[in-house]
Amino acid sequence: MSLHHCSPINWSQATPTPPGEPRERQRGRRRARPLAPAGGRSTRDLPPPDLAMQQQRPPSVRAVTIPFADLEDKGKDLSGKIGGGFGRQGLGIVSIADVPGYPELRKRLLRLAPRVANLPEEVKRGLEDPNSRYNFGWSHGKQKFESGKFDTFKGSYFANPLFDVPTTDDVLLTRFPSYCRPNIWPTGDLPELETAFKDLGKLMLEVGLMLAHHCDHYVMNQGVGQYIGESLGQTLARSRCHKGRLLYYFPKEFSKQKDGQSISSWCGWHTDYASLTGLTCGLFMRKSVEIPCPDSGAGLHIRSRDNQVVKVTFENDELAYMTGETAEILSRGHLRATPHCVKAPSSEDASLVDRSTFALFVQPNWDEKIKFPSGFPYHQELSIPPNETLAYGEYSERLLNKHYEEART
Ligand SMILES: O=C(O)CCC(=O)C(=O)O
Ligand SMILES: [Fe+2]
Repeated sequence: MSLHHCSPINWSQATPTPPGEPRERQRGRRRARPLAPAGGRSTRDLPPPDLAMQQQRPPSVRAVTIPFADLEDKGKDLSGKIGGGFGRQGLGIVSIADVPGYPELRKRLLRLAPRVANLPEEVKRGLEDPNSRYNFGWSHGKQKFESGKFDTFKGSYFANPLFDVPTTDDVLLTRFPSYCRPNIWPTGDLPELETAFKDLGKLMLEVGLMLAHHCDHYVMNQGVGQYIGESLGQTLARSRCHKGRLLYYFPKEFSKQKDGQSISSWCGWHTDYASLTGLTCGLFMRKSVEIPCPDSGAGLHIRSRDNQVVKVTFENDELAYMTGETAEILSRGHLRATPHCVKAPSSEDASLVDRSTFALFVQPNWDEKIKFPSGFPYHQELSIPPNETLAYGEYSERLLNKHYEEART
C-alpha cells in the first residue's frame, strides 16, 4: 500500500457509481466487476485479471482546457469548464494553458529528475528521511504497489515548496511527521534542485488556488449555497503543508518489470488524498536525450465517472490539475476524487526510455478539521464513523501508520 499521499485502489472492493446516481444509493450494492487491473493489499480477494481489458488500448481523451487569462479573472464565470472537467460527467482533470513562465520552469525541474535518481547510492541514502516515512527527500521502493509488491519502478523526491521548516513545535513534529518535518536538499551534490523545485511548486500552488476559487463558485452554483468556513479556496490558501513530488520513472530494463502490457505498469491505480493535484506533462528521455514518447498508448490514464478507462492527454506546456479525496469531502461530493495510474511505453523502441514529471499536492493544513460524510467510499479499512471530524493530518497519519505496518509485515 502507499506510503505517500495517495490511496491504492483495490478494484475488487471499489464500488463504482453510475453517472447521475447518488453515492448513498450505492451502499449495499454488490461488488462491481473491476474494469482495470486489480490493485490493493492482497491478491487473494481479487477476481482474475481481465486480460482482454488490460491489452486493449483505451481511447485517448483531451483534458478540458482553461486559458490562464480566464482563470486569473476571479469574476469570470467558468462553471461550464469546471463542470465539464470536474463535474459529474467530467474526467476529473482540467488543464491550464498559457501560464506565464511555466514551460521554462517545468523543463528546468524535470531535467533534474534523472540526475537525482542517478546520484550515487550512498548520497541518496543520506537524502532519505525514514522518520517521515520517506515523505521528505529521496524515496525509492518504499511504496507498495498493486498486489502488495514494492514499487521499484519510480523514484521520488518530496519537499514542501513553500516552507523549509513548516513548524518547530516538537509536539506537531512528532504527531504529523510527514507534513511537519523539515525539507532535505542535496546542497552539495545537486544544488540547483532546491530553487528549481521551489519555483515550480510555488507557481503551481498559485495557479491551483485560482482554480480552487472557481471550483468553489461551481459548487455553490450547484445549490450547495455559501460555504461556512470550509471553502476549498480558503482552506487551501491557509495551509502550510502543500507537498511537491518530483517523479522519475526508470526505463523498463532497470525496473525489471514483467507487466509491460498492464495499464498501470509504471504507477498503480490510486486516488490522491490531497484536494487538488497539480501535474506537469511527463518528459521522456532516452539516454539523457529528450524524445517524444515512443508509444502513444503510454502515460496518464483515468477511470472516468462512467467507469471507462481512458488515456488522458494535455499539451507539454499546459499545467493539469486533478481532484483528490479532500476536494470530494469539502465540496460535499460535487467534485470527485479521480482514480488514475500511469502506463509505461511498451512498443519495440521503448527500451531505455525514462519519464520525469512533477506533482504538487495542494492540501489542507495538518490541523484542518475534515468532516467525513456518511457514504464516503475511501479507506473503509480505517473504520472512520460517518460524520466523524478528523484533522487532515490525523487522517493521513492514520493511513501512513496502517500502511507502514503492512509494509513491514
Ligand atoms: O506520473 C504521473 O503522471 C502521476 C503521478 C501520480 O499520480 C502521483 O504522484 O500521485
Ligand atoms: Fe496520483
